[in-house]
Amino acid sequence: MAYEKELEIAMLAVQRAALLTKSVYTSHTKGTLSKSDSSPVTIGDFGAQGLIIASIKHAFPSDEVVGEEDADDLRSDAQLRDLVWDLVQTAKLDDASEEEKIGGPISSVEKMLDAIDSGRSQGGPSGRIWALDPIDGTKGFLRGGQYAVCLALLVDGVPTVGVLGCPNLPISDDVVIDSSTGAHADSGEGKGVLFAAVKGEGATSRPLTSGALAEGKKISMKPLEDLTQATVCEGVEAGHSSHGDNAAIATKLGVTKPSVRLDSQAKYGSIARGAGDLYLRLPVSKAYQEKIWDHAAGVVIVQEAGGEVADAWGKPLDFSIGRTLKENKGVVAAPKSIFPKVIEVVKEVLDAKEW
Ligand SMILES: Nc1ncnc2c1ncn2[C@@H]1O[C@H](COP(=O)(O)OS(=O)(=O)O)[C@@H](OP(=O)(O)O)[C@H]1O
Ligand SMILES: [Mg+2]
Ligand SMILES: [Mg+2]
Ligand SMILES: [Mg+2]
Repeated sequence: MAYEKELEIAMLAVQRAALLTKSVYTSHTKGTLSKSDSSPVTIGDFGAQGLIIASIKHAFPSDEVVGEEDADDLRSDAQLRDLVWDLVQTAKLDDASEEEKIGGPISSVEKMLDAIDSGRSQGGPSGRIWALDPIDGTKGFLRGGQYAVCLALLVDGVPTVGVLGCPNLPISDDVVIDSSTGAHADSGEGKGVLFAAVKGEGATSRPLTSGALAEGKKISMKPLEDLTQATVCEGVEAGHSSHGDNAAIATKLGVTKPSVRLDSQAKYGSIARGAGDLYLRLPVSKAYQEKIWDHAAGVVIVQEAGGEVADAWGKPLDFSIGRTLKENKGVVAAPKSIFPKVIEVVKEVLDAKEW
């Protein structure tokens, strides 16, 4: 299989970082700060970024990383830095040989800060660049809702390996989501799922563990013949996508069920395994540029599960021009068979819109 080592390292790295995030969720201190764009960041985001970049640099020293966070706040706040350092030292896979594959523990605070700061790549069209979102859906994480640890390898600007760790999604791929509440039925199998895909090799899901990787199962999008029965997934935050436009599109498509609101790239994972059908992320403003780390992993997973992803105008997402998708506006994901119909309707709604 192509990119076998990259996939294994990415899955182990995400699994270890997911352990760290779970320990933050159950602890008293989340160390939440407000960033310059007034979005939240926690000690979990910093710690998970440090651990994942250390894993990548151990296995693939010359690869670059575009990571959401940097260590500036930790370098200027010793108390915050120590909280992150405590977390990073305790998050370990319980299988020693797997822990070894991702480099074992980080050996000093300085190395941790340097690892976090190694996510400053500007991205670009050539070579191997990882896109990392250590906690996607930080607002969901703080609410106890959905969030995802997201890692993708871009090869010459194309998402090629994608891994999503979703600690709060049910393990079962057959789980039913209640559209009106967004709640997942309890399948009895528990929570925590790891989605993964390699371009050209299909997509899988498996239980998120604290040690060796569980066995993966192939996943695919639900065959959807009747759009009236479709389930639309969208974000929770009205500031991140236009709920009004999403609803207008669903109505025009004849969708009858209420949409399901989930934070993070859990939306991509959910539609990839047939627990939903469409993902709509209509822009709220003309100015916002989507970040590559918010989409790269989810895109390859949906594509490999039989779906198509583009922006709201039907234009392919261009991951090759830097840290943002500046040539795109919004995101739409759907099964291939109905994708053209969905884009046609999205364009009608956008054309009628006054900004
Ligand atoms: N204005 C605007 N428009 C679109 N997207 C934005 C915007 N502002 C922030 N962000 C990014 O949204 C990321 C979270 O996306 P979600 O899908 O989880 O949003 S939602 O909370 O479910 O609505 C979130 O990722 P994290 O910061 O990793 O949580 C941000 O990168
Ligand atoms: Mg953020
Ligand atoms: Mg994000
Ligand atoms: Mg994030």
